[in-house]
Amino acid sequence: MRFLKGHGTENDFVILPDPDGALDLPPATVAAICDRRTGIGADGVLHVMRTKASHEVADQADSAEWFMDYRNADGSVVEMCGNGVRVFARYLVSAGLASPGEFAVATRGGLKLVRIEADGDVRVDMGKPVVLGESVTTVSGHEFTGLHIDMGNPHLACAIGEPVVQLDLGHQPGFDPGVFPTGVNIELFNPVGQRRAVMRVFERGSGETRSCGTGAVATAVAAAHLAGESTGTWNIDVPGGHLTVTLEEETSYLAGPAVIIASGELSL
Ligand SMILES: N[C@@H](CCC[C@H](N)C(=O)O)C(=O)O
Repeated sequence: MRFLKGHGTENDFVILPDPDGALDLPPATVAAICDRRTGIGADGVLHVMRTKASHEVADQADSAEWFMDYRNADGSVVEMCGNGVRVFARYLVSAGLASPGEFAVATRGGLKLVRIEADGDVRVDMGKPVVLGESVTTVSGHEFTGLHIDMGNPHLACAIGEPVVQLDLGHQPGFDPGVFPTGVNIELFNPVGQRRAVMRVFERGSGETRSCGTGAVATAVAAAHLAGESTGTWNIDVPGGHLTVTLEEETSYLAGPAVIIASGELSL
């Protein structure tokens, strides 16, 4: 099976081109591919299918030729991945499957408009974040309160007093399963300076990752909320680099680098 490897601010993905949706991808297979010792190693899999080859997103087939079937490293099936869709767009354009310029990608979280920018970054219209209230996480015995934000997938974004670099994110942080019955992506951030935040994330289904696009937007929303703002451009520093989030009244945009670094043959 042909595969490619790519990343967006070190949130890394194995890309599996499968236009007709012929591949069987049970969770154990995805987990084996993502294993960093015995597999290729990745935070998740971008399964590239023609939208019309999938029953799941049939309603998007008239608007988007390609469907990003995203899987977490543990094999779980996911609605949306912000960095993933940017790497997905980079792959489609570099493979000649989409023209540079703006085009739509189908996801379980709805249609996403992507664009390769003049500076080479990939930007995606992430839609309107939905703030659903407050909730609490526990990390190493410390409780942090944050905002529950729906980005198509669930997030809890918490501003914290101690430097995020000092946190131990080697274990699953605690969360309220009554609020997050399917799990949650947990962002911990320090607001630093004017519309800037330093963020770390513990992703549902993948553990700590070096970046998370949906999480960066959730962090920008929570940081803006703290600052008494609802619009503006936020710089989000993650362990793997730097993302830019623009909040508008009716939508949000995520921009940053997205690269393909390797390709090869994978035997399952
Ligand atoms: N890294 C992604 C988010 C991937 C999905 C997430 N782990 C979930 O389960 O919702 C991003 O860049 O948004």
